[in-house]
Amino acid sequence: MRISQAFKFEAAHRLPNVPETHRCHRMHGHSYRIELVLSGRVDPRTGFVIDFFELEQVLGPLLRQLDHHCLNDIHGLENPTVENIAIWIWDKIRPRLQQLSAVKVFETAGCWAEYDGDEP
Ligand SMILES: Nc1nc2c(c(=O)[nH]1)N=C([C@H](O)[C@H](O)COP(=O)(O)OP(=O)(O)OP(=O)(O)O)CN2
Ligand SMILES: [Zn+2]
Repeated sequence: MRISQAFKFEAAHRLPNVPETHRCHRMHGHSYRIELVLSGRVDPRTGFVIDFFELEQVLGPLLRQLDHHCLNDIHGLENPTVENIAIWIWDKIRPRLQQLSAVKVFETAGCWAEYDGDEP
């Protein structure tokens, strides 16, 4: 069984490694959406793979770190592409969420990265 929970945050960023002519080189903002995907067996007593409230507790501190901040100022997010944000979130929460199977980060409705721990 796979379950997902979505979260939102607002943040500013710029991409330091694209050419100066690239519009994302300049500071701008996005309404980001995060989706956490969890895989596991349904507990026969609770009926849950994992309680959504538990996910909120695990992700909450990270959301507070991200929301209404400049992502470039956050340690590990100096180049805040959706790919790097997804890896950053995965690395921070996977040790506490063994059932985590993917982290999706949407920058816009049509652009997102999905990370499942497949890179070193
Ligand atoms: N592979 C990636 N490519 C790009 C990323 C990224 O994280 N990974 N990021 C960007 C920029 O952040 C850029 O701001 C994205 O802009 P855009 O998709 O155009 O979205 P906007 O909302 O800013 O523009 P609209 O035209 O209003 O949709 C670029 N590439
Ligand atoms: Zn951007």
